[in-house]
Amino acid sequence: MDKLRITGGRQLQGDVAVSGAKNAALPILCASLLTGDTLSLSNVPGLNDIGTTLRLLGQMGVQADRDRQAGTVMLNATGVDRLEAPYDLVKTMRASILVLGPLLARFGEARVSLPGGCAIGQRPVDQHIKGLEAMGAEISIEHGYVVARARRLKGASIRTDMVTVTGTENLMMAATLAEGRTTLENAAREPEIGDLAELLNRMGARIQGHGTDRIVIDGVEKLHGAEHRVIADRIEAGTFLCAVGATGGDITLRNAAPGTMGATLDKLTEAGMQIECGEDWIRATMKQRPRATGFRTSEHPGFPTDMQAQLMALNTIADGTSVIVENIFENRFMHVQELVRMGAVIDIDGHTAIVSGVERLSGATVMATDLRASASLVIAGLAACGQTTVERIYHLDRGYERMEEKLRALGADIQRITGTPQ
Ligand SMILES: CC(=O)N[C@H]1[C@@H](OP(=O)(O)OP(=O)(O)OC[C@H]2O[C@@H](n3ccc(=O)[nH]c3=O)[C@H](O)[C@@H]2O)O[C@H](CO)[C@@H](O)[C@@H]1O
Ligand SMILES: C=C(OP(=O)(O)O)C(=O)O
Repeated sequence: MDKLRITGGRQLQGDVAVSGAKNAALPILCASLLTGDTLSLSNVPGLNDIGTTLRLLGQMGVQADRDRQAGTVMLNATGVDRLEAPYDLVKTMRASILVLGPLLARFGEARVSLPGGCAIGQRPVDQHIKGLEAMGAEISIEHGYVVARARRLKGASIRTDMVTVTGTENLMMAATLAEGRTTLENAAREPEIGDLAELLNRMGARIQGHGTDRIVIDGVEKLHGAEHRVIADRIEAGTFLCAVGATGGDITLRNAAPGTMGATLDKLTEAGMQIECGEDWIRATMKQRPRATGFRTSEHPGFPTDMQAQLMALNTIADGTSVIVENIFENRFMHVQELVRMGAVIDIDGHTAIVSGVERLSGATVMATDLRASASLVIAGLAACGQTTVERIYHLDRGYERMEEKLRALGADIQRITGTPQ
């Protein structure tokens, strides 16, 4: 398995391009199942999760033509002949559940493996099921699979018990081909949902209210092909900002979407970063030791749970004590014990972490346990004195495109050590 070897202590300087958003691209690829026409996508990030999704769609019969270098993918779902997402793919990527709504809406049938628990929490999909049942689907759980059938889905008024991002996306996609009007109350407002809704509307769907907590979808008989550019990854961008916050320096992010990053930019400003933004760029200058900056994760537009570990890494070397509350996932502090191995001082009480900033971390061998935990360890390694080895970086490759190359271009001393494949 690959590892990253980092020698800390170098400031970051220069320009870096932000990739397309993983969490927008994944539902958008699944939306190809809604039509027999071609979808033509650009700014698709070069990530392992994209490869997994294309394999998943491919084994259903979707034709995909990907140019990884150019970041383009053409998809055509005319020849779909297998309405199933098997466990061996779903277990590596929970977002596979996003094929459920589109398959059911277009083909009246779907068999999708239940994802199971993962490092950050249980992550059930009961709200996806509840919403589809409200639209008239008959759903049973058989041998670890969600088995769903519906002649034609019917519009319904659905209020999810909690705000769920992929739940909102699955139901929104299903509703585009349902008979009549669907109203999603308590809908998620993440920018990736807006991006998906824009693509669907370009395909002929009639969706309004995306970006608010009430989305209204008037079902249509058929969707058609479209072209779409995936929005910039606000989490990748935020990760680079935390990195420069920890090392000091001056970087400019290109192809970014600062308009989607309000809570992250506010917190980094509070930490002492000078931030300037244009429509699609962010310049970040850090000239001081970070100030401790507490926060609570919440649904958009609140502070994103996907940035919690990275901002915690910054707080480990901040001046002062910060209180960090994780409100979305019950087990998203797996990075804490690894940060502590590097000299961080962190106490956990339930879903609260109290971080007492230290002057300096010291490099160590650490283990990545999930995607954003991995990113936090890279940030810690960049700021630490001496050498850090981050093991099990397959998590990182799920969600960051060429992270070490991008950081090296900013002056970091970071190398990938290629291991034997598992
Ligand atoms: C591919 C993708 O976009 N992943 C993102 C998505 O994950 P994902 O869509 O899986 O996360 P959700 O928004 O659904 O989860 C929010 C909370 O609701 C709970 N829940 C959710 C659905 C359900 O049916 N029942 C239930 O109890 C979850 O366990 C969690 O505690 O949003 C998360 C929260 O911003 C992000 O961390 C992930 O990066
Ligand atoms: C948790 C994440 O992703 P996923 O939902 O794909 O596991 C993430 O992007 O941080």
